[in-house]
Amino acid sequence: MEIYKEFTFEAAHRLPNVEEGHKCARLHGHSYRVEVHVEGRIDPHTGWVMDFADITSAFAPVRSELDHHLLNDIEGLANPTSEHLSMWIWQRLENALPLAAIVVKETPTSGSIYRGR
Ligand SMILES: Nc1nc2c(c(=O)[nH]1)N=C([C@H](O)[C@H](O)COP(=O)(O)OP(=O)(O)OP(=O)(O)O)CN2
Ligand SMILES: [Zn+2]
Repeated sequence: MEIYKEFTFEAAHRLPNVEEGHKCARLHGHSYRVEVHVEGRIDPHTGWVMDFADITSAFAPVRSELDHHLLNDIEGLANPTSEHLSMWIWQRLENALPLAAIVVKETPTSGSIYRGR
C-alpha cells in the first residue's frame, strides 16, 4: 500500500544551464507542491501504513531548508530543476521514511516524479 502527504513551500530559483534568452535563466519564483509517498503494509490494529503526522514531522526540517529561500544557494541545488529537487528531497528523507516516490510540482502543469532511480 502506498500513502502520501502533500506539502507546499514558496521559493525562488533560476536555471543556470539553459540556453541564452530562456525565460528560466531569469530569477523567478514558484509555489512549489511536494508529495511525499511512502509504502508499507497496513498495520492490522491501527489500520494504517503510517500516521500521516509522521510524514509531516520527517518533512518539516526539509521544508524549512527550502521555504522562502533561493534554491540556487542551497548545497546540492546549484542547478535547481524540478528533477534535481525531487532527487534532493529523496536523499534528505530516504533514511527517515520508507519512500516510494517524491513528486515535485513547480507549476500546476509541470513537475517531476522520482522513485529512487
Ligand atoms: N524538464 C524541466 N523543464 C523545465 C524546468 C524543469 O525544472 N525541468 N523548469 C522550468 C522553469 O523552472 C519554469 O518555471 C517552469 O516551466 P513551465 O512549465 O514552462 O512554466 P510555465 O508556467 O511558464 O508554462 P506554461 O507554458 O505557461 O504552461 C522550465 N522547464
Ligand atoms: Zn522555474
